[in-house]
Amino acid sequence: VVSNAQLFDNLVEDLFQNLTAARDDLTNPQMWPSDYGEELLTQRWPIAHDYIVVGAGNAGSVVASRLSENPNVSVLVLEAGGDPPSLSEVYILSNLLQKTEYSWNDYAEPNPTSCKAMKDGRCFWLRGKMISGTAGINGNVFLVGRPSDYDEWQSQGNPGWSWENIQEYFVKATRDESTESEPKGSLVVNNYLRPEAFYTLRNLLENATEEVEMGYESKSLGFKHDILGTVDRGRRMSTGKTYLGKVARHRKNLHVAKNAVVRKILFNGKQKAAGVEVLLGNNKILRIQARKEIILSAGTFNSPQILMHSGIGPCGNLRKFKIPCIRNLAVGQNLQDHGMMSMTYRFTKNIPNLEQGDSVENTFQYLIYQNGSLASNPNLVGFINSQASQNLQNKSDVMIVSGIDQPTRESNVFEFLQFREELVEKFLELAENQTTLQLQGLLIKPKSRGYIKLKYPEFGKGPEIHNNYASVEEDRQTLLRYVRFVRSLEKTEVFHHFGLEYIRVPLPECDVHEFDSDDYWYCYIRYFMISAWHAAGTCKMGPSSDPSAVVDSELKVHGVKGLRVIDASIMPNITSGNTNGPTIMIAEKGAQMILDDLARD
Ligand SMILES: Cc1cc2nc3c(=O)[nH]c(=O)nc-3n(C[C@H](O)[C@H](O)[C@H](O)COP(=O)(O)OP(=O)(O)OC[C@H]3O[C@@H](n4cnc5c(N)ncnc54)[C@H](O)[C@@H]3O)c2cc1C
Repeated sequence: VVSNAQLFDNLVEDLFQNLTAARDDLTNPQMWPSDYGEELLTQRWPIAHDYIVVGAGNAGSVVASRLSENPNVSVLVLEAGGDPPSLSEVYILSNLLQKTEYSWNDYAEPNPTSCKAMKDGRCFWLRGKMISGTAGINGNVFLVGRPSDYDEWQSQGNPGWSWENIQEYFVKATRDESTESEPKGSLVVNNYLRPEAFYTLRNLLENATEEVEMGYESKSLGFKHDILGTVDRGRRMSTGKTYLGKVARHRKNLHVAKNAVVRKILFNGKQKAAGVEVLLGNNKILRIQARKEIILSAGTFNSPQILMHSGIGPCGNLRKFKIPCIRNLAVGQNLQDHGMMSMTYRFTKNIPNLEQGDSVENTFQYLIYQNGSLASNPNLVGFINSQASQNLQNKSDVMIVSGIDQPTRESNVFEFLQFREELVEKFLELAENQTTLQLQGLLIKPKSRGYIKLKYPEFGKGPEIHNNYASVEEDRQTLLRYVRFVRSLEKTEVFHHFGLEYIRVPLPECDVHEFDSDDYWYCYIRYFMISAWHAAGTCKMGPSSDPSAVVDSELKVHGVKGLRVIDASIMPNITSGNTNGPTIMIAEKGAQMILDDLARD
């Protein structure tokens, strides 16, 4: 007979077990591939696989999953990181992974036109270092871009990349063709769960923009649009999970080595990429052969670095490090990012309710029901055309990511974005413990271009990065129009209703200009235009006649055999919106081209 006291103890025990099981499920190793690293170490030279994929990030996970659908080829994936931690799953908290073992963290050179508000005036570049790559740390926003983005790619000498051609790969990505015995990779996209404050924010911005008669862009753009995310009930759905993890333990021909840092590509003479040199577990260097091809999917900063360390890049820069130059290509040039610029307000009246329960309640909701504030995305994405107040389809030039927040010393947007300490202090003081509204403006089609080059002779310490945001006058003018748009909202009834006051942090260099003059804002742009972390373009796709091209339209590196780059770095021009979705499309198309070549052989 169970006494009442025991009954209660049993209930508590049950609860405890359920919570523990739900927590363990967040980091369940079965979601990820097993580690092939140990086994690689026991193998004798020559170790060989048909395809070597460098990087199990957003693109690499798709490529490896698709290639290994063919049981007749062997695929080896080499990933510098390990499995994602549970923090990566709770995507709303994953920004806490910056500057940990799960991220690559690089700082750009100080730049006269941007990032002056950052520590040491250096733009900060964050990427994921784990299975899933940056898709394990990003905001999960899923956007496709505009048809004209891809038509532009095609018109630059890249047949097969027009909108008409590439759409099928977005469609293919979303088709789950798994059977019970044979899982297949696919993209998982859903609506975000939204907290109460999101609806306040949406109404606020919709009404304010209507008051100033700012046109919305069609139904896929504009503040009325509720974007999709690579999420499922508050859990992250990265390609590392839904393409690679899902299939890896079912396929004998697919192996993934973790904590495996590829340092360079090895060539057979000057013509054929024959293998890679990899540092395994920090102390073992292995050489692994690729019988068919090597696919670089190490991302916009690391793919070009690996190429340069292997002798493919601007010969002048390589010679400086005594690296024999195999091919003189514009590797590392054409660095692009939307960049973003914050403007922050504080609510002084009718302050939105951000009450979200305490952390115990939130954690319980998240673990047991997969809802609540830890499962919800409070940010709103909108697009405007800063040049016109008309409803101009596909003509927006600024993307606005907005959020309502209660800044604290421990957690505030200035700190997260790594602004200088004195600015963080001033921001907190001026916010006066009030709820704030942040409006981050991103340039949809930035004209400025940066570059990276080698800084050290060996892979691992990071490249020399030059962001060059807002170095082109056209970008500065668009940013100024964005500022004017935001300032125009201050006159609306909606902004008055909430008593929204602009938080103006002191900037001695800018404060010599009259506040709100063009000169003041141009100076402000130099301080607050910072990375949006949508890096693209450093291994540009283009014909061999284009001196700035690194890969051809089949993503093969010009002038050598057996080597492709498949990741965000191949974009000739950045797409109009976040880059994760377009990178998945690139990976789907790239994998198909490899399989088509194989079928022809
Ligand atoms: C904080 C943040 C938020 C973002 N939010 C969004 C968003 O909401 N929506 C969106 O669309 N985009 C977003 N992005 C951008 C988007 O995530 C990237 O464009 C996309 O992930 C790029 O994919 P990739 O395959 O090119 O590179 P990655 O996903 O970075 O993959 C590269 C992989 O290669 C591995 N690697 C690197 N070097 C080596 C080596 N030498 N040897 C072995 N492995 C190596 C890395 O560890 C990594 O796993 C965000 C980015 C950041 C940083």
